[in-house]
Amino acid sequence: MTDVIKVAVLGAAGRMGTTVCAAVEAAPDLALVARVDATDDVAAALRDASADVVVDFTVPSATEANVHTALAAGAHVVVGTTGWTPERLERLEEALAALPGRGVLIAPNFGLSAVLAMTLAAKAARFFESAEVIELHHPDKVDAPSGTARHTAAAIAAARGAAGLGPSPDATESGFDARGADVDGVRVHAVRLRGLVAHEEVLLGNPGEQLVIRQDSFDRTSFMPGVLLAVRKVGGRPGLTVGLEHVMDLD
Ligand SMILES: NC(=O)c1ccc[n+]([C@@H]2O[C@H](COP(=O)([O-])OP(=O)(O)OC[C@H]3O[C@@H](n4cnc5c(N)ncnc54)[C@H](O)[C@@H]3O)[C@@H](O)[C@H]2O)c1
Ligand SMILES: O=C(O)C1=N[C@H](C(=O)O)CCC1
Repeated sequence: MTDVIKVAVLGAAGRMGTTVCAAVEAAPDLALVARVDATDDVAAALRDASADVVVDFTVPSATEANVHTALAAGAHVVVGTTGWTPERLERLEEALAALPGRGVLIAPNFGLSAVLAMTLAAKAARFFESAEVIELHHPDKVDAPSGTARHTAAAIAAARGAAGLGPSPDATESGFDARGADVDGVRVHAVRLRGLVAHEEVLLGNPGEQLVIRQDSFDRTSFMPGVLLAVRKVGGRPGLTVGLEHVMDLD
């Protein structure tokens, strides 16, 4: 990688893509070499751009193909798009095994407050009988529950499992629809409300006490320090990294 990191952005016309392009242009050590969106030929655009790092903020249905296209073009990849199922991650790890030195960093949330909230929730989870997650987003979001909430609930479930905790107590006999989605045994509730950007609350309960961990992204600029950190770090992390916490010295 040269001194200045050449960056191409996929989904450049979207809410996040627009903000990422502006952040890259404002960073002295980065150069924006391509803005690519749905009507472009992604493979041709990336071949022409010769980017060091490709950043993907597109849609869950397009992101997997985009990442493989970016790898074929010779770049490292930073991904913020949601929709990365275990099967998609497995296929990506297989592809990366054949590309030594190449890195992909996927983060469900680049907001520092969100990463810290997830990390704290996972640390606290083993001390509480009950755990539920509420995520709140703008109503233009196409997927639910959010990638962040899935990641949070999975981390809570893993911590509870490691501590030998069973399921959270729940006497519900009817109206299961009102109890939210089940992510690895943790209930996740999704709110969609005009005026919101991205917010999450983790509720942890014991007899006579509650811990609430809440984070709020009021503006998409909140994701930019995390995105730029990932762009700067991904070239030094061969293979697949899932979660920004791994480049924040939190693990
Ligand atoms: N990781 C994070 O911190 C974070 C933060 C915000 C949003 N997100 C996620 O990022 C994704 C994008 O969110 P958004 O609010 O910017 O959405 P958006 O709908 O505003 O933007 C998506 C853009 O991708 C473009 N696009 C669609 N298919 C494409 C393709 N094949 N190639 C190139 N571009 C394509 C669309 O035309 C659009 O401009 C979502 O999955 C969202 O959940 C993640
Ligand atoms: O606006 C969105 O869409 C967001 N998506 C991510 C998610 O699903 O967790 C991160 C927060 C914003």
